[in-house]
Amino acid sequence: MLKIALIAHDRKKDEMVNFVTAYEHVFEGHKLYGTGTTAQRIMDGTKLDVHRFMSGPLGGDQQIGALVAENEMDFIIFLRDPLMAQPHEPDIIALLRLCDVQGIPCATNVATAELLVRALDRGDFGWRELVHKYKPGIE
Ligand SMILES: O=C(CO)COP(=O)(O)O
Repeated sequence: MLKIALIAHDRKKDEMVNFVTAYEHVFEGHKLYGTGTTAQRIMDGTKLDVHRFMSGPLGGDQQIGALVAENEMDFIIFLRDPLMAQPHEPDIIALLRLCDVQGIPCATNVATAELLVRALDRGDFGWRELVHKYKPGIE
């Protein structure tokens, strides 16, 4: 069971809910986290349970970033809106930077997300189980 973060900007939320619905059978085997509004939308639209952090502009990206910094988060789907400025742009950049620091798979569009979720379903994320096995973690 991996830890997966799901984040979507407002104009990408419908796409996120549709995507998670399509792959609900894959996501249900994992522990899900999300920024406040995205997590709520996914819970309203599916049977999945998603741990809700703060909304993105209020610090949710940073809360998820903290788990990435600890090498606790295994996979991130972050459907950013590339055509609209966000008040918390520095938080968004910081989260993506931390994914690169730790080498965490992070999909920022649904085409990449689909490839990675299919890889997850095939068992290609087994190396993350090893990371957790050899690293004392937090719950
Ligand atoms: O702003 C976000 C990510 O940067 C998403 O936050 P919400 O899911 O609360 O809308």
